[in-house]
This record gives sequence, structure tokens and C-alpha cells, in this order.
Amino acid sequence: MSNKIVLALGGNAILSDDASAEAQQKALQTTAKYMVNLIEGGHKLTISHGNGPQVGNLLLQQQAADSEKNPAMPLDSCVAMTQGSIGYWLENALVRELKATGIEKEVATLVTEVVVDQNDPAFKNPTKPIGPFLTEDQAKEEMAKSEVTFKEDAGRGWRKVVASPKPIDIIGHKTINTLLDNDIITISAGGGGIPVVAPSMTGVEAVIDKDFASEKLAELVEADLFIILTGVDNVAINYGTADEQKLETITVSELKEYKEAGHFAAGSMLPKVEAVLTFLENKPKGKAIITSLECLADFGKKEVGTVIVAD
Ligand SMILES: Nc1ncnc2c1ncn2[C@@H]1O[C@H](COP(=O)(O)OP(=O)(O)O)[C@@H](O)[C@H]1O
Ligand SMILES: NC(=O)OP(=O)(O)O
Repeated sequence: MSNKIVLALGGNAILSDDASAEAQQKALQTTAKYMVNLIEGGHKLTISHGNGPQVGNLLLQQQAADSEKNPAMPLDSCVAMTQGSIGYWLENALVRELKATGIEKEVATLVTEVVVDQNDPAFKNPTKPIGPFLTEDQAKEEMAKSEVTFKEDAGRGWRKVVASPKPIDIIGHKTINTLLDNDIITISAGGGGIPVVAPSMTGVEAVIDKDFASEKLAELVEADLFIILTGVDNVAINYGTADEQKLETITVSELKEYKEAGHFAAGSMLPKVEAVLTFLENKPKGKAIITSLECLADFGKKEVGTVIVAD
């Protein structure tokens, strides 16, 4: 059966330890190979992706821009720039892979604006980690020098945090849907989308969580299947402990219970769990999967990853 799929790519599908353009392009070429399985199945595919490491690095590069002739770009413009660069790399990789496998499909990347509420409490409480990981001492030194906030990120080190308001609407979602209905693969809502406030559509300094933006996209294009790819094959309870247990097929109520019991870390697995729960509350007949890129190789042959369905 052919499905309309929203596929959200996590950080490890784009970036390893090497943040060079060449290394990210190479990682995305591997990612594109795994996606062919979804495309060959005749599914209508729209892809979104994160930009946390990339937009943080780009913001750091702005510090070198200190003159009127070479001004620093604000965060919303940096989000737009990373949508462009990651979209270019991914589109390029997919087109190459489609050619190699003889699949005749086109790919279109869309610069996507996402409406947020200017009164969203997130503007007063930055939580979204971006850019490189620092040690605690380095982060404290940075905080003493400027008004930037750094927080510890899920046991992995300290990162700069910025406001991350919830997405309300995706500008151009009808265009994305029209492209999908015409069997064109789209790349959209990259980096969570460029945050803008209505009615003026002015860009604001924030980075939207790509899991929430991808959910909003899945809702608006009425996707049948919402897949979030991340660094693990399955969501787990008691993650990282001796009692860790991988979740396979699970209902919305069961997942909610585990969420309420605190099994999912804020800033890493929690937004993914919340995004799939919201998707299935809006579309009970839909299906959501959280898994790794590698597991996509078996998609269509057997159930892969953590599959979430309505009760
Ligand atoms: N309960 C959990 N089950 C599985 N993985 C978890 C859990 N809690 C935290 N994680 C970690 O969170 C990571 C996903 O978050 P993150 O790396 O921030 O996302 P992304 O893949 O979108 O960049 C997983 O790869 C895993 O290391
Ligand atoms: N925008 C965003 O959520 O990016 P990451 O998934 O890379 O953190």
C-alpha cells in the first residue's frame, strides 16, 4: 500500500564528528541510500531534518563579522541558511541515488517559514541546544563573558541554548502537499523551519524543534506515517541502565504512561515521544515509528523500530 510519509532526520543522519561540508555531504549520501527503500515502495515522501549543530556553528561564524560591510546575520537568517545548505546537500545526494537506482522521481527543496506565537513562554526560557559541545568550565567562561546561556545536554556536555517556541502553522504546506500528490519528493521545514510571527511574518531569534515542526507538517499534509530517525534503533525504558528495555509495538496510552513515569530525557527522546503522541491524537488511524537510519533497510520487509499506534 502506498503511504504519505513524513520522515524527520536526526542529527546522526547528517553529521558525525567532522562538521566539514564534505563530511556532511558524505553522511547524507549514505542516508540517501537508506531512503531508497521508502521511495521504491511507491510512497509519497516529504523529508525534514534538524540543524542544531549546523546553526550553532553558523552563529559562531557570525562573530567574525564585525563591520557594517560584513554584518553578522540574525538567528532566523542563520536557520534559513542552514535549511538551504542542508537541503542542497540532501537533494543532491538523493538525486544522485535516484539516478543510480534508475528511479525516475524529482526532488524539490523548499525554504519553509513556520509561524510561532510571539508570546510563547519559550522566549523567556531558552532550552534548545545548538552548536558544539563544551566542557562545563568552557561553558561557564562563555557565560561570564556574554549574555549567552549554556546548559548541560543529556549527559553529553554543555551547549548554547536558544528559545524554541512551538510551531503553530507551516507556510506553504499546501504547496508541499501538491508536490507530494504529484509524486515529487520534498525536503521542507528543515531545522524546524524559519520562525516567524504573524501577522507581520517577521523572523524571530529562535530555533524550532524539528520533531515538533515535523509533527505539524505530518498533521497538515495528513500523513499516514510519521517516521523519526535518530541515533537508536528503538525507544527504551530505563534507558542507559541495566534494566533498559527496548520498546517495539506500543500503544499511545502505554507510551504516555512511560512518558509520565519520566523514562524519556528532555531535549533528546522526550520531544520525539511528544511529537508522535500529538500526531496520533490528531490522526488515530495513522502510524508513527521512531528508529535508526540503519533500520530503514528493513522497512517494508518487517516491522522496524518502535512502532506507535492508537489504542
Ligand atoms: N529513553 C530513551 N530511549 C532511547 N534513546 C534515548 C532515550 N533517552 C535518551 N536517548 C538518547 O537520545 C538520543 C536522541 O536524541 P538526539 O540525539 O538529541 O536526537 P536527534 O537524533 O534528533 O539529533 C538517542 O540517540 C539516545 O542516545
Ligand atoms: N532544529 C532542530 O531541532 O535541530 P536538531 O534536531 O539538530 O537539534
